[in-house]
Amino acid sequence: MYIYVLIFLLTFILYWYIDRRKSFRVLEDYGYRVPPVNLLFGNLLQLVQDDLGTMERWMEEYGEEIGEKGGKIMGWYRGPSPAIWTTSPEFLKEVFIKDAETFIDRPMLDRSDNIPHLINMKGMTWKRARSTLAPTFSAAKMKKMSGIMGTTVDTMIDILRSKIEKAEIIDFNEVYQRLTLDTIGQCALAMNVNCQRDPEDRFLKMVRAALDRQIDTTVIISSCFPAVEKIIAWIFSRRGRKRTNQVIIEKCREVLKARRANPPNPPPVDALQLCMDAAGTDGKLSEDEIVAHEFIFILAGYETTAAALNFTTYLLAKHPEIQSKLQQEIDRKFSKDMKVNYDNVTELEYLDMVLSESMRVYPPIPLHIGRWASQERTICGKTIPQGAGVLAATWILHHHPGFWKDPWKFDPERFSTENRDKIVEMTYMPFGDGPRNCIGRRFALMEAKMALVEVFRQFTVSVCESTPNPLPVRNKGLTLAVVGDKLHLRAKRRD
Ligand code: HEM
Repeated sequence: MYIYVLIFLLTFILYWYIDRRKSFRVLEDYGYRVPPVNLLFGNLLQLVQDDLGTMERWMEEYGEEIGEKGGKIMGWYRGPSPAIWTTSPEFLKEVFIKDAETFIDRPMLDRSDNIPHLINMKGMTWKRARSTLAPTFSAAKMKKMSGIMGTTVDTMIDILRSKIEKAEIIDFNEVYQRLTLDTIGQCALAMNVNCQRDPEDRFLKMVRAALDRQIDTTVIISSCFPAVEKIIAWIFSRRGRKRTNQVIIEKCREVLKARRANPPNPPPVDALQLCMDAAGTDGKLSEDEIVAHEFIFILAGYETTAAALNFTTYLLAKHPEIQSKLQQEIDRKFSKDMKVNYDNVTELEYLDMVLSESMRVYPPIPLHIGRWASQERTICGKTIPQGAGVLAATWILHHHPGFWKDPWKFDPERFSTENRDKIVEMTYMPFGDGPRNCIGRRFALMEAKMALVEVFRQFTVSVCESTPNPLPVRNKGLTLAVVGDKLHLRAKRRD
């Protein structure tokens, strides 16, 4: 009996070994240079330890020149799945824009995640949901939502004032995370989150836990052993990240049910109501879909916007001359009691330049912007195998000396009206690109601009003894973060 079990096991291991070795030949067969792989993890383990640094080193060592505009391309394996990183603008344009039909889906980190939201959705299902939801983020809707944002920004300013009165050094990382969760909580869920004032807020803790775990052990195991990903998903369905996600989803469902049971009159202008309106009565969006979209708006919209605010404030603190120029623009536009809103913030040209440049130096999503090849395609003479993920190496792209002169210099002038046209297309993509770019871009820009206007209208921010120099950063889950999750700066009132 034992002998049969042993033979079965050995045959299984042999079969697995041969199959795995075959998977690891795909990219080489298509002519890509790939770092040495580990039989179990492919190249994933090195990346989990330090993805930004590893990506830079690998691109230097294994990247090959491609296209006429500059940029490189290389292969790597996420578990046994082939993936391609590139900094070639022509290549990226073909994948993200020109041939977007072939590259309509994302190469998902967790393929067993079956929550039906925009980031996960595939093919026609995604197209349908995206076109239903797009009007929720139109300029007209943003104007209406800017009232909610004004209130959350006012709360942040009150908190900052009281910290300044106590001569506290301010952790802007904390301040901005609380602001953005409060805002998205109110705009997406009509929830009075109160996490700006309540340090023990449960919702903040839950969302933080969910985001900290987006790339957890289950994602790594499932990526490395796709054959058992469904079993792993089932085993962990009530634990860790899946459990935290489920709690947030249930919270979203409760809010939707309450809104349906007691529809407010007049209906509020928040993303929940807009999704419900968009869903209509003809079932364009099911209840599960509305809930899933609310969930993803919270996860996608909270830490990313906080990161953009964090890094912009840091850069302005480090560059007092740029901060002062921004304050002059704000002072010219805003009289003492004038409120910020969608229209007046969008008119601030220098603010837009500052924020754009800050997201170039510190892109809030530095790595995971990609598409999945539904068919084999040849671009710039290089063939992408069917089933491979193609990712923009955003971190390298944004600091590429061939595309950006003196790339580590914070220079908002790169985005002035005269200079903007000189930027090589597809070398700047903080919000991704093409039909599947960030749907919340307008929302995020409005929120970030409203917050920055109020902060720099009221205060002058500077670095202090506990501000790290240089600023150590890491890719935390999917978002760029300051190592240690603290950004200590000093602020003083301007009046
Ligand atoms: C500064 C803040 C933000 C940054 C830097 C950012 C960045 C991104 C990026 C890079 C993508 C992938 C795009 C692609 O694959 O081409 C994305 C997708 C997405 N973002 Fe954002 N985002 C931000 C804020 C927001 C906000 C506030 C929301 C919601 C209210 C949001 C919701 C989404 C959704 C739903 C997707 C998936 C879109 C789709 O597949 O159709 N994001 N975002």
